[in-house]
Amino acid sequence: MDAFQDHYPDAVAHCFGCGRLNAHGHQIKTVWNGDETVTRFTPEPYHTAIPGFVYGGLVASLIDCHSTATAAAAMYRQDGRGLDTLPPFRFVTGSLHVDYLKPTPIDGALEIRGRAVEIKGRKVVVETELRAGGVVTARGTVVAVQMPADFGAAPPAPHR
Ligand SMILES: CCCCCCCC/C=C\CCCCCCCC(=O)SCCNC(=O)CCNC(=O)[C@H](O)C(C)(C)COP(=O)(O)OP(=O)(O)OC[C@H]1O[C@@H](n2cnc3c(N)ncnc32)[C@H](O)[C@@H]1OP(=O)(O)O
Repeated sequence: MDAFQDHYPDAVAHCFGCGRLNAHGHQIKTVWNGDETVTRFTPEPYHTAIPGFVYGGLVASLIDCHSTATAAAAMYRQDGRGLDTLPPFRFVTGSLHVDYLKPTPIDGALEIRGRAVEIKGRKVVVETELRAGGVVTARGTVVAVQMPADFGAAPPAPHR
């Protein structure tokens, strides 16, 4: 199944967390699973905080990009539209809140699940949980806001 991020136009596919065109990024892939969205990501040894556990910034980054993708997908679904139809829904992070409930073990795949809990105007609130070995280790709330037309106007050349 195509991931949401596979439908991002090239111009917005350079994000460190989710851009498929960023060779140095996480390149997360998010899909629907019923009313939830799911991303799986396996950390590398260099994603360490203290030995054996994942750096919290990575956890936040995964929650962030999983949630902005969820916001876009939820808007398309609410409108009954496919991901490639116009006008496009493009979301950036207005607010990112993360609660670190337990240390996240680094040795294995992480599962990130999200749900759009509020859609209002240009804003989508997404609640997301991150699990390691089936245990919820972090919980996030993201306010995703549709990109204004002038967002990133005249950007510098993207990283390759
Ligand atoms: C599924 C398929 C999709 C296919 C195609 C899609 C294309 C994909 C597009 C892109 C993907 C790639 C990108 C991923 C991104 C990854 C995550 C990042 O790293 S993003 C970078 C970090 N974030 C910023 O740099 C934002 C900087 N901030 C801003 O530009 C503005 O502050 C912005 C846009 C966030 C809001 O500004 P305003 O003027 O446009 O909007 P106002 O009117 O203030 O707010 C609208 C609503 O949002 C709430 N809101 C705004 N900011 C909030 C905040 N910080 N906390 C809580 N609520 C907030 C407001 O209260 C308001 O809600 P009320 O209508 O009143 O209910």
